Amino acid sequence: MEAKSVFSNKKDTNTEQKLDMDRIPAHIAIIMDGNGRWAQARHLPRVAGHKQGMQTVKKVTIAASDLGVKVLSLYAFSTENWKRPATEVNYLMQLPIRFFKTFVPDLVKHNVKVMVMGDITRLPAETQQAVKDAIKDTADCDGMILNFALNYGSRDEITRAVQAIATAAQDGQLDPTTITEQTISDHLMSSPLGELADPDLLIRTSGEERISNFMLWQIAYSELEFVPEHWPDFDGEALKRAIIGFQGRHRRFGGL
Ligand SMILES: CCc1cc(N2CCCCCC2)n2ncc(-c3ccc(F)cc3)c2n1
Repeated sequence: MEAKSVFSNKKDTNTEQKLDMDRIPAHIAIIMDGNGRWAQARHLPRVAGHKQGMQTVKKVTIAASDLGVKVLSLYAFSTENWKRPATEVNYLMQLPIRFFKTFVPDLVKHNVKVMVMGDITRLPAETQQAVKDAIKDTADCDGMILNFALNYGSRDEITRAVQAIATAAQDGQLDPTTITEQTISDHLMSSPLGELADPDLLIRTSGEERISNFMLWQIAYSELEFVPEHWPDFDGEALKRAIIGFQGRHRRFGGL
């Protein structure tokens, strides 16, 4: 009997036939890589990749929301990105402003709530304000949470959690012998996500197979999908292919 091809990530596969809408991952995290290479391949400046990448953020946000994803975490700017040329950093700092100027009505229409992880106090004041306004403008939405990691680094996040826990112990507010994994989770920047804090699926675009200091604690049991598309070429169909890959694996959470 011919073996039944159950799952396939090939581009020409009709993903509608194989996507199990009853097993959509609740929390998907994405490292949006490949914007510079996308631009370079077209003999464009790097910022053209970032500009197109922002359009992909809009497209994938709606696609994820329509699929019933509960949390979409996007690695937009890492603590290491400050080392990039000042011209590129300045351009990147404008993107949240442009994103919200053009997309808040669509976010509200799709009932998407904006959340941010990271130390935004280091961002330019107008960027901070745009983020704060978007959080406020979408506060009443109870659909998908769009969680931007902005000036975020996982080691920084864990260090801040340890500092807070040590201070609480020093002040007599916390008995060190009662510290559990939940204590640490509760002190991470993802703690407002509660039970949804840990991604079920982590996607990284552009073929690189690295985690790059993103949600190190939270992805302990996440399925990892490294896809070839540069972020600007990623879309709803690529998202479905990644979810099919996720659905094709038996998730063990450490057990058998
Ligand atoms: C601050 C760096 C940056 C870069 C960036 N790129 C460039 C690099 C990654 C690919 C996506 C496009 N995007 N795209 C959306 C945002 C954004 C961030 C926060 C927010 F609240 C709303 C939107 C964004 N932020």
